[in-house]
Amino acid sequence: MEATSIRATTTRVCVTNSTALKFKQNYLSFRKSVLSGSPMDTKSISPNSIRAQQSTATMAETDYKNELKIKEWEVGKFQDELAASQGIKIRRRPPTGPPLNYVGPFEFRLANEDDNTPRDILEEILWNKDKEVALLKERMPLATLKKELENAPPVRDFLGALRKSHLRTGLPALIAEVKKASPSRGVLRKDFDPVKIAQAYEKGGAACLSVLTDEKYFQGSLENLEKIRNAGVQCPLLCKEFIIDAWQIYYALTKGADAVLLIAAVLPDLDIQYLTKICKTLGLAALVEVHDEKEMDRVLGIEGIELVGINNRNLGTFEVDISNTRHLLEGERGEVIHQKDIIVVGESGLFTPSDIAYVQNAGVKAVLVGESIVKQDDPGKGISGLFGKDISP
Ligand SMILES: O=C(O)c1ccccc1NCC(=O)[C@H](O)[C@H](O)COP(=O)(O)O
Repeated sequence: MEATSIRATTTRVCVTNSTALKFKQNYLSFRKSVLSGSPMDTKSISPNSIRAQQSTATMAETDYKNELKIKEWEVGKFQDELAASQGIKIRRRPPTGPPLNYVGPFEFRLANEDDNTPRDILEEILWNKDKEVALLKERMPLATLKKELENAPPVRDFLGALRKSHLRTGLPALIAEVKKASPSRGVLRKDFDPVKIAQAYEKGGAACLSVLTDEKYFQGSLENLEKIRNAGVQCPLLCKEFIIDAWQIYYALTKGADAVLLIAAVLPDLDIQYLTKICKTLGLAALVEVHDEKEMDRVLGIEGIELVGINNRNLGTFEVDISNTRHLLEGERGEVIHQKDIIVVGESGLFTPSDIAYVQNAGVKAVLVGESIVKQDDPGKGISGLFGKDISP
């Protein structure tokens, strides 16, 4: 039987999980009987013995809460270690010291835990996202959210739209990004009207749209995505978000998303696998984004991946280099991608027809473009400028 070691404020207590469970069940039924005043025969119990039972119950509850806190902290630590073992440098949340009087497997590894500032912008974004999602989940638990799914608009075929556009134009299909601002470039467009921009993109020949939904760093919102969907835009919509929890996928679906972004620099393999499965069950496409060889190799090792984005931007340093796309598609990796019939999207830093030709020659069937088109007076015409010709349907 698995043993759980916990240290209460002063005494060290060693209990088995089943003992802890029984403890909790006894306490809960005792509390219920005290609160309802009925099923237990309280008349035959003296006031002193009731007080004694109540204080035992309070101690049991405190122990139980301590135990949960420790378990939660240990799970977080295990997750960090697993992520680090896969080369993920980003920590999901700021490191915290262990709960009071912690004794356990991590205690001999706690020396460097005072590093409490994010290492780069991506880590900062994630730490904020973690808090934001926790709050949202508190306000709308998953069970409630799942009920909302009944009213969600039908999911459109994101991958199908990319294939169709690529066949129609012979050029990489365009995922045009509705992006007001970014940490690397600041505000890109002051007169930002998400619906007008989306409509202009659709008219200009975009196959799909990417809508940035992060508020703090990109001045986006899921309401923007919802508005675009409700305005009757037919292009399938990618919810461009920092997804760290399945809850966000359900939420995006209720707002009208057809696809979500999963970032390999942030998510360990198991999370990518799990979140991709959820997407499949819901009919959503998952764009799994990589930036380097290690991330690409991890993602190619995961079953069922259909859409991979190569980001030419390093999300930690903001450095952009479009040769990254070619580099990651060379040799064996390119062959695996071909065998698996994965659609590759070239992302970031694409401004000119020669940039598009360059990534197309490298092997992409789609491109994700923000800055170069969103900044144009008419973002639809920006698309013709980007491709060097009119690609409208
Ligand atoms: O764009 C940023 O500054 C940024 C910073 C940190 C995380 C993500 C970031 N951008 C997301 C993207 O990758 C781009 O929005 C997308 O690929 C379009 O890029 P671009 O065409 O260069 O606007």
